[in-house]
Amino acid sequence: ISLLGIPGRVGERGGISAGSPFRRWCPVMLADVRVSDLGVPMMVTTCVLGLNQLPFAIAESQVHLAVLTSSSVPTEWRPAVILAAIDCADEENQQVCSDFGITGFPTMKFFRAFSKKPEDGIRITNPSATVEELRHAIITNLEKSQDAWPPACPPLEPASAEEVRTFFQRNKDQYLALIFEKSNSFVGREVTLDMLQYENIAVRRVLSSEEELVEKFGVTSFPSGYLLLRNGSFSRLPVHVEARSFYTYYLRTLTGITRGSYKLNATASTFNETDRVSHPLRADRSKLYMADLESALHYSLRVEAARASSLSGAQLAAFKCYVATLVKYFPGRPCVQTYLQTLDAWLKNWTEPELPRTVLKEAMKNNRDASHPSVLPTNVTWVGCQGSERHFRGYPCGLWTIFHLLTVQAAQNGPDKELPLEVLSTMRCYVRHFFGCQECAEHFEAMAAKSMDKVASREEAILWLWSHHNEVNARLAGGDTEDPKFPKLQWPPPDLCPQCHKEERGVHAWEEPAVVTFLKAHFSPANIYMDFAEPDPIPVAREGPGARLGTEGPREERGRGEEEEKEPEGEARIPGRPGSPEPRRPSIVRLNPKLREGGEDIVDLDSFSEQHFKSQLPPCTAGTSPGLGWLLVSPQAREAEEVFGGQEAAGKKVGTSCGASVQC
Ligand SMILES: Cc1cc2nc3c(=O)[nH]c(=O)nc-3n(C[C@H](O)[C@H](O)[C@H](O)COP(=O)(O)OP(=O)(O)OC[C@H]3O[C@@H](n4cnc5c(N)ncnc54)[C@H](O)[C@@H]3O)c2cc1C
Repeated sequence: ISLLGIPGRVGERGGISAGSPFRRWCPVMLADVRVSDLGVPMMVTTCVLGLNQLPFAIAESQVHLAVLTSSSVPTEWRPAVILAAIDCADEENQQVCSDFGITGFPTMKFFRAFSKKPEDGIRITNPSATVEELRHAIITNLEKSQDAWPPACPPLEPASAEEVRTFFQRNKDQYLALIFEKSNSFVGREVTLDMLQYENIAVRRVLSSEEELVEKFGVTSFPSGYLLLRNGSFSRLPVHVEARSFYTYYLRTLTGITRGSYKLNATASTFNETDRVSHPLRADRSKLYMADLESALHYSLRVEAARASSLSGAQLAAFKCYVATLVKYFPGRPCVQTYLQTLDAWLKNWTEPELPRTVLKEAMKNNRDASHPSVLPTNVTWVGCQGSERHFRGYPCGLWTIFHLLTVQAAQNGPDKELPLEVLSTMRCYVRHFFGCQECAEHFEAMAAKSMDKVASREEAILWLWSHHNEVNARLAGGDTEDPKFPKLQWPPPDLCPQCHKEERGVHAWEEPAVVTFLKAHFSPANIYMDFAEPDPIPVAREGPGARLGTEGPREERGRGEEEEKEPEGEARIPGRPGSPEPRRPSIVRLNPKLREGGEDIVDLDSFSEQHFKSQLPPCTAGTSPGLGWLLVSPQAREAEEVFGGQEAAGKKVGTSCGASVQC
């Protein structure tokens, strides 16, 4: 158990100096929790962060009153070690901080398992310690719990030859990973703790002085990792770098390894067999699939964005910008491009302040009979975004993919410094106004408000979205929306892009130039595959720009003749039901338990946007004009706003198109 005293003054936010390692310690959404919420302070337990969380900075605004709680932080070493952070500058925490003898900041105290009193806390580091030193200090102190070894803590002492020989007789695990290392190395112990929540595998460290094992495995360098199987075979861990994050990543992705009973927020599965995906489609993680992109486009345009009875003001502007941006950068096949262009032209002609849903839906229908067919397939098939169960992945995965693709295409197709925020602002507005998950939208808005306007080039926009998506991944890792078959990892993982990773002083770091190169290749039209996509209405169109896209067979049989774009009714429109033309429920939506009990499967998405979401969020940007909803975030736009003043500026000068000085 560790307790952090975090510096700061009452009423202030932040207080952790820029260089402090604590900034890197608690990287993910820190909940505002009062000491009273913690119950008995001695029971405060939370964990050291693990691999996935490094190296995100704490949001300044989230430091104030920060406590890591079980529900807010994915923690990798739990339940062996749990970490709590308390803002001792807050008056509310005065008593507990005084009880714990916190007089200076930052203070880190370690409480061994079974500690009983505040005085049992051991001060373990100095303020200038690095993240790595903090981790090592925790391990060192854990190991001192000799008499009363915490039951939840895995063995950390070096393995002997005898233990390794009899391991599979004594344990049910499928794998045993051995990290051979020098006695002063922490890699083996860190990997052991990193893998604590994973089932079917045990990790032990073996010292270089353990001659019998060193000889048996032919170990010549330290550290190095070996994997033993129940059948007695073994192999060296094939990692790019002999380092903690590489070992951990490799082990977590082994067949049969799943995050187990320590999964955070674990809720008993309420999904039955029918929730399981019956015909999993084979997808390659290194590819993009047009079926995912078109499914997400269909859902976002025709279902999510068209949910309100009418669009007006900022919402209508956001929708127009979304479509205009898709026209510019979405590398669709010809019939989809035509569809988007037609819709965009139609929207540009719509000058009424209000756009009724019925009218919009009509305008969004396909036209297969036109000389240039205008078709966006109406069915939903997830390939790369398919989850292991129906409530996992799907649409949110598709939406991320679309926007990554758009940032990359915008960078490839326009001058780097021009309109750097074009795509990101479009996404921000889309998410704010339409994304069904209110909690997600709020989190995304908080990230955007903090740093999006610092993006100065189209290439930086690519990186901004990538790094913030990873921040979301870190926050959600181990949570109940994570598909166990697709654990949330920092992306791209080492096997997709070995050059993207490095370790600096024991801490994982990104090689950003390599990441940009990777993202440009991954999110390129050449990497989009047509597997399971609906065949083109005019097959010859395959020879157009998307020709490289075509690979395998047709999209799943849907038993559908002509387009059916009417709102499905009754049973047929329940999302997620087999045969439903609507997509299954996005995994991020928490169902109202009452609906669930009654067998009702309808998403409570509808209520989100209309009732809570829009009213709670701030206007689209600092420069948004009420009722117009255009964003004025570019310097030119800010200037315009100054010159013309607020609403007038937006209306007269800049509130008419997405690609010029106005960001949406
Ligand atoms: C804007 C937004 C905010 C969200 N906020 C929340 C939230 O607050 N709470 C919540 O429960 N869910 C949230 N979600 C949903 C969540 O992020 C996932 O989309 C969902 O859980 C499905 O996860 P997935 O495993 O399919 O991978 P996703 O995270 O959806 O990623 C999709 C694909 O993108 C690629 N990818 C992964 N990481 C990156 C990266 N860093 N850069 C580029 N490509 C990457 C991978 O190929 C991956 O398969 C949000 C989604 C969006 C679009």
